[in-house]
Formats: sequence, C-alpha cells, structure tokens
Amino acid sequence: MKFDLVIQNGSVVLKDSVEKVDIGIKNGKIIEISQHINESAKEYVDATGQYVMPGMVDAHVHLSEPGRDWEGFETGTKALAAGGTTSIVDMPLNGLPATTNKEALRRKLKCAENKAYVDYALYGGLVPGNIEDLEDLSNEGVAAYKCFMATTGTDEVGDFKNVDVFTLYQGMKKLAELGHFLSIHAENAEFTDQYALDKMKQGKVTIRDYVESRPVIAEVDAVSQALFLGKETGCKLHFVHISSRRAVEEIIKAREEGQDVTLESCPHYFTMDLEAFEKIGPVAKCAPPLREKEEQDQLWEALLEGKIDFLTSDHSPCPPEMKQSDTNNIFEIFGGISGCQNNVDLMFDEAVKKRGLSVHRFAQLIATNPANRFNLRQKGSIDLDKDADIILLDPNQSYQVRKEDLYYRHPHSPYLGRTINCRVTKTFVRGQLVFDLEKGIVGQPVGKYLSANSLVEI
Ligand SMILES: NC(=O)NC(NC(N)=O)C(=O)[O-]
Ligand SMILES: [Zn+2]
Ligand SMILES: [Zn+2]
Repeated sequence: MKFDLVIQNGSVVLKDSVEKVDIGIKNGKIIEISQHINESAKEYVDATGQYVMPGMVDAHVHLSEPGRDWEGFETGTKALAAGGTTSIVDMPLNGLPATTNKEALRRKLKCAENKAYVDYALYGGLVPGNIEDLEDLSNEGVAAYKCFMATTGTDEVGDFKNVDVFTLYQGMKKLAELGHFLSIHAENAEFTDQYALDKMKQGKVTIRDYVESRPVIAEVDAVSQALFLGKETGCKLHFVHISSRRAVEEIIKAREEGQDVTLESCPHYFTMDLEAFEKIGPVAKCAPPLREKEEQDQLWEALLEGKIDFLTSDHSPCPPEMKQSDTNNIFEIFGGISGCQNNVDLMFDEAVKKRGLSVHRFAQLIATNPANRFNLRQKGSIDLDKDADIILLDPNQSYQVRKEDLYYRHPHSPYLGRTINCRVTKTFVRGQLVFDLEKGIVGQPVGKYLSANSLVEI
C-alpha cells in the first residue's frame, strides 16, 4: 500500500496559502500533497469542513518532572495533544532538580520515556554557578537555554535560581561560543521584589497590587539590559512571554539593528486583562502579570502587525492548594497558568475569527516560526518530507471549557466556563492519531525526544 494514511477534503494550511488538497502519509512523513490522491491507503480521514494545519510547536511548557507532582509528561502531553500541540520544548524549571546539568537532564529524560504523547525537546538552564555545565547540556542535545532575570517563585533545594548580571554576561559569552541561543524571562528582580515587599508592608495584597508590583518598566528594563549584553557578547537571544508593547518595540528595534533576537507571547495576555484577572482570581496569576485593557489592545496590534514571532502556552501548573491563600494575599500564590489544552482553539477564535488574522499566518505563529527558531527542521509545517504532525480544526464548532475535559494533573484553568468558537478535533503525531474529539486520547504515548544532536537534515 502506498500510504498509511490519507487526509482528504480538508482546507490544508500550507506555507503561504490554504488549499483544498489531500495529504498522503507513510512511515510518519508527509510524502504527497496533491489535488486528489487515488492510490490506496490503510486509512482515510475525511476533513470536510475543517482546517488541516501543522500541530502547535509549544516552546514553553513546564512539565515539572522529576520531583514534583504539579504536572507530568503523561498528563501534560495528553492535555497538549488534546489541545492541538504535537511538539514541545520543556522548561528547565519546576522539576526537582532543575535541568541545569547533565545528570538532571538525564533524570528528566528517564521520566519522559514511554510517557509522552507529543514529541519533546528540552531546555537547559543558565543559573549562577553552572557555566561549566552548559557545554555538557549542549552535548546532551538541549534545544536552547533559559534564564530568569526575575526571581522564580520556587525556592527548594535543587530549584532554579535567577541570574545576577555577571552570570548573565558570562553565560552569554559561553553560549555565543557554543552557538546556542539564550531565552530570557525578562523582568528586573530588583523592581519586582522591592515593589512586592513595599506592598506587603502596607498590607496591600490585592490582585491589582500584584499587577502594580510588576510594571511594564520592569519588563522593558530587563529587556534593554539583556539586549545590551547580547550585543556585547554576540549571543543570540529569545524573550519569553513578552507582555507589553514597549518591550516588543525594544526587541524589534534591536533586530532591525542586526541582533539575532526573537520573542514569544502567550494566549493569556491576549485573552484576559486585569479586570478579568480580578474576576477569575488566583488561577489567572502569572508573571509578567495580565495587564490593563489598553496594554492588551496594544499587544494585539503588535501581533496583528507581525511583530510577535510566535505563541507559547507557558503552561505552568501547580496543585490547587497553591492557588489558594487563607489570608487572601495574592503575593503568596504561585504564579503560573494552566492553559495549554485550549490555546490553539482560543487563539484561532480570537485572532483568526474575531480579528481577521489569516489562517496561514496563524499556523506560522503556532508552528512554523517556533520550529524554525528551535531548529526542529522536521516540524512546523505541512510540506513534503516533514513529520506528519497534523491537526484538524473545525472552525464552526463551539464548546465550553469544562473541568471534566481537562487532562492536566490538576484540572484547573482560568478558562473554565469560557465559550470558544472552534475546536481541534484530531491530532496526529508523526502520522499516528493521538487525540480524537469523540474518543479522547487514543493509542500509545508515541512522543520522542527531539535531541538537537540527532536532528534529521531535510
Ligand atoms: N516558576 C514558573 O513556572 N514560572 C513561570 N510562571 C509564570 N509565568 O507565571 C514562568 O515562566 O515565569
Ligand atoms: Zn517566565
Ligand atoms: Zn514559564
């Protein structure tokens, strides 16, 4: 038989256009894209009325294994697959130990073995004291490195520490040498920590106080400092979860001046503002925080103008107790949003259906651009010889986010009760069905480690 699977009659989102074509898949790869495929296949999927898109490449996920029961490769990747994600890059923090040396990385890989439903690459961390470990991590195949300029909110033995300026500078020098890029959580810790202390001293502990304690200038200041050091050292940079227009503009300016720098933002900054945060409560707490409507409007403009390179979930889950405080003090609550299961749907609804972003631009934002940045050459688009990482999305199906549908280890989400006007109905990872709306998660955990050292040339 020529094909294992043929996906027929869908509107297929190709690199620059959307076309009514069939896709032929064999051994997990896309081997034919044409008007009508007539040769035989083991299986046919009818995608009439649906978009057929590359699965999301979610480059910012905290799976918190080993050492913490906040999420896991199994539950987390089930949620990701159900939401239309087919590959991820796992963050080096929230697991214990954090992924800051090769032993920790190997422990993480052990946890992932035969558990993941989507393919996974790993971040290594840059923290004070681990410059000597960066090369080892590269040899283990990390996709990139991550550091925090803000404090991380977790402080147990083995937890991730934020960088001081000296470490940041030395780390960048080393990564420039290794040819890797550094991703940065850019909020200046001196602003955010001091603001938080001042607020708490005055007993000001509401959601609005928390948002005020992490102002846009804390983000812009950290971005500027990192850009300066990146320029000095020649280190390539990426900024995670950018939440303000001014930070976007700083980064774009540096790129125009020749720096190799990219940025991501996350669905929550586009779909919830401070008012929503106040209504929803602590499950919507994250850092940088959700912002005022005016800031959100400007971030939308930046996205529609093509100034945001890609979207990530920053899925950063925790147990429900950590989203509660007896004293109603928002500063005591863990910062991190569980959202990855609804991200593709939410953003397709908000960006494509409500704001007119083209479908192929949407596919670039969720798949092609992150795959390119992380050098996942076999991922990120529907094209010949690429992995058949494909989702079907029905643009005319509405649903309400319900707790019982969430696959997370701890099924809470700021989106509970929200109606979304489109839905991922099937997810294929390398040609294998892993999620079907009617049946839920199906088959085996087929996810594989995407080591930067064993990527196929195509
Ligand atoms: N410890 C965390 O998971 N932090 C994360 N938390 C957020 N974004 O609220 C992050 O990416 O900064
Ligand atoms: Zn962060
Ligand atoms: Zn994060």
